[in-house]
Amino acid sequence: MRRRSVVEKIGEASEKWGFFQVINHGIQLEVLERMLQGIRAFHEQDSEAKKRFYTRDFSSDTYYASNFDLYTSQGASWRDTVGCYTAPDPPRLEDLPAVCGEIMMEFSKHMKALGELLFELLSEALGLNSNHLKDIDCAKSQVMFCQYYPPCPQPNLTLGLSKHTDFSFLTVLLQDNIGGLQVLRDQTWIDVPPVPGALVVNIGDLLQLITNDKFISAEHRVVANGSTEPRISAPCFFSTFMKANPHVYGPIKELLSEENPAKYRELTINEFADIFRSKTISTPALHHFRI
Ligand SMILES: O=C(O)CCC(=O)C(=O)O
Ligand SMILES: [Fe+2]
Repeated sequence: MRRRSVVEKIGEASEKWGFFQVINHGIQLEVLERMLQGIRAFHEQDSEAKKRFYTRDFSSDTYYASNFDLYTSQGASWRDTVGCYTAPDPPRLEDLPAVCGEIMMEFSKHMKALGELLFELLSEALGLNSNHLKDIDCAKSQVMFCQYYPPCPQPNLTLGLSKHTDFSFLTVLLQDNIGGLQVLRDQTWIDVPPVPGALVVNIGDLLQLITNDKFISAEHRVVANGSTEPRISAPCFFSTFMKANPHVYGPIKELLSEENPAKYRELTINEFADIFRSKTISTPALHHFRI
């Protein structure tokens, strides 16, 4: 497909859905499969091997925990996460789990390259210079979650992951073939079906904010997994997440006009992280910054 038509397609999807899937990303299927197997191998080890990584401090370089809002939300999501910050300062191999550290590092490099390309295409879709979003550091920071949704005996009583929007500029997600991811559109939950080899991309709150609502950060969730197999996924968030970051962002000036004035005030990523920390995953954050 010519670059111009790719730009048009992802621009349209980012405005309408805030979600799209990428198939021709150039990453070998074998790498994606090794990543899914590595995540499963980590979570299926004895607790003894995993406990070294356990922390509820989500600003630490690596962490292993259940829900970040475990003590504030009404119900726990049915998943565990081992995660790490992978850019701008990649972790050292020895600080990652032995069973999946190498593939986590390899996979995160692919995600970084793909993220940079996506930010170029999204800049073009906004009518900006290709490097605009990269130049304001949207692609600079990356945090990766390696998630395990165990089979659930009563899936109708819980959720794999409660509804939320992502606290990122952009998220690139690898999911296995179990299914369960859904996106909300016009009050209806729509399945995001697993497509072998495809990566799911979704717009996060920060990109909605800087594009002044041109691109939308859609609500999504994961229904609990009633299968006998676990569900594995790996979202890579282009975001500094809970790490301290005084960078200021607001609606991009080039996108504003008399007819389209700024809908959000400028904010630091620290302010955004503070709001995020104080809420449950399902409570929206963007409205705090609306003018
Ligand atoms: O596991 C998935 O498919 C989605 C995960 C997700 O939305 C998240 O961690 O923010
Ligand atoms: Fe998400």
